[in-house]
Amino acid sequence: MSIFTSFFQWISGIFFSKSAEIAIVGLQASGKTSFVNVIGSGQWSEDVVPTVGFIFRKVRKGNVTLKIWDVAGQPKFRSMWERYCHGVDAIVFIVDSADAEKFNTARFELHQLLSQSALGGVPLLVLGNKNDLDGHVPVKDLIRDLQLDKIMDRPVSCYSVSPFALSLLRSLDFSVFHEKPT
Ligand SMILES: Nc1nc2c(ncn2[C@@H]2O[C@H](COP(=O)(O)OP(=O)(O)OP(=O)(O)O)[C@@H](O)[C@H]2O)c(=O)[nH]1
Ligand SMILES: [Mg+2]
Repeated sequence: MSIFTSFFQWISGIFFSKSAEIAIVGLQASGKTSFVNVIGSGQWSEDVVPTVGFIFRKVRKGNVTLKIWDVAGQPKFRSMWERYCHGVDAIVFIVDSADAEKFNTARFELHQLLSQSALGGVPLLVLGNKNDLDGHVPVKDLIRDLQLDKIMDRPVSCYSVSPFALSLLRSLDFSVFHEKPT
């Protein structure tokens, strides 16, 4: 099964509704805009530029409509993440799974965001991106390095993905972490 299917199953499975609003956050160059481009149009583009502020997109697949806030990841924009995560049905945190040197910063920013009381209980989807690159780490290592197992106040899922590979319609490895807090 590809992430293309599983991602939308994840969304529709959680909400049992025909539309959902999500915010996509994560460090700069983790691949947020590339991911949104591919799930929106199926097209991979090398010409993606760093996002300034945010990009709003609506994507329809089957009977599910997604409203997507693609928020910039450079340090100067990270204080905006909370604002765009307010009131969404799910937070999607994208991490470059081939760039382990940034995991500490990613973990810090993720847990900082989730500590905001206004975001309590909002479901979290973590995508370990760029799994087409040699040296990318598998989901179980991401769970450990981002301390996802310490998050108890919301549903958490973690998948390994690549919008680049997805655009080539390759089948992708994915794993579900846990669907419900324990
Ligand atoms: N190999 C590979 N490269 C990717 C993948 N996804 C994104 N990239 C590359 O990663 C770089 C950053 O991608 P963006 O989509 O701009 O990243 P972003 O997270 O939106 O960055 P900001 O907007 O600055 O926060 C680009 O050069 C992409 O081509 C992937 O799955 N595999
Ligand atoms: Mg971007």
